[in-house]
Amino acid sequence: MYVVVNAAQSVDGKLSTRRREQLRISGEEDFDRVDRIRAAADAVLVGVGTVLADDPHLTLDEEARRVERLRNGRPGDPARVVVDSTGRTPTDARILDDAATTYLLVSAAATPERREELSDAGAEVIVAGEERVDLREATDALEDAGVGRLMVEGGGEVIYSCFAAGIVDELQVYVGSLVVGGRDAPTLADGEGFIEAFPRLDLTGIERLDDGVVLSYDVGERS
Ligand SMILES: NC(=O)C1=CN([C@@H]2O[C@H](COP(=O)(O)OP(=O)(O)OC[C@H]3O[C@@H](n4cnc5c(N)ncnc54)[C@H](O)[C@@H]3O)[C@@H](O)[C@H]2O)C=CC1
Ligand SMILES: Nc1nc(O)c(N)c(N[C@@H]2O[C@H](COP(=O)(O)O)[C@@H](O)[C@H]2O)n1
Repeated sequence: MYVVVNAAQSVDGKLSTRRREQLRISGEEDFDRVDRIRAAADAVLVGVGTVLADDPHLTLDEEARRVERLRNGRPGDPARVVVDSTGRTPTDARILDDAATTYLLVSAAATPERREELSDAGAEVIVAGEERVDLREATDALEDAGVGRLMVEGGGEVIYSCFAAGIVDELQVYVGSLVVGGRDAPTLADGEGFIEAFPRLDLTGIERLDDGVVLSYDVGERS
């Protein structure tokens, strides 16, 4: 499976405010770029923290759906995926509507009753891991379900875990021209943080979009 992480951050590395409210960092040109990455993916993944904060839909806008998906011979929207150990995704979340398939990656910590409720709400529930979701096992299961290219949209906890699991091939970061600040505001990579063997990146592109810049990287070995 090929995994591309995309996120928008302030110049000080924040994905949103300390209140974890959705923050518009990208401009129109960047949202078009995000749509193109979504369109090229078989599935778009976020953490349950993002679902609870933003209630995202994770579908394509009409233009991207028409141009990109049909061009790739794959009409419709990519599947949606939530990393959600205990199954906290609300059953009325927008991500569980019938616009596209939605996989909920839970761990053994999600009770059978909760798994059934989520399944009744339309989710394809995949169990991987004991406490937290085991991302390697979960992405293997997604690959078995036909996901060859996965886009990870955040948030900071899940992006860190994807790097820690060694499953990221490519990173694209839009750096918007604003400062958010706040020691408790989510950043591009939260979690425990690395203290050795840091993921090393090869800078492959710099592009000015709107009033910000897109930085593109291939992900190398940890060292
Ligand atoms: N600017 C941007 O591009 C984006 C911003 N955001 C923002 O990020 C914030 C949400 O980010 P976070 O709070 O970091 O939540 P998150 O979306 O990264 O979800 C983290 C949660 O997922 C669950 N989880 C289960 N297994 C896990 C594992 N193996 N690794 C990590 N998490 C696991 C845990 O409950 C954990 O608390 C919101 O404020 C949202 O607006 C989110 C996506 C993109
Ligand atoms: N690329 C990007 N730029 C921003 O400024 C953002 N705030 C985000 N947030 C992400 O987009 C999701 C919303 O998706 P829908 O519009 O509901 O499809 C949100 O949940 C974050 O993952 N991204």
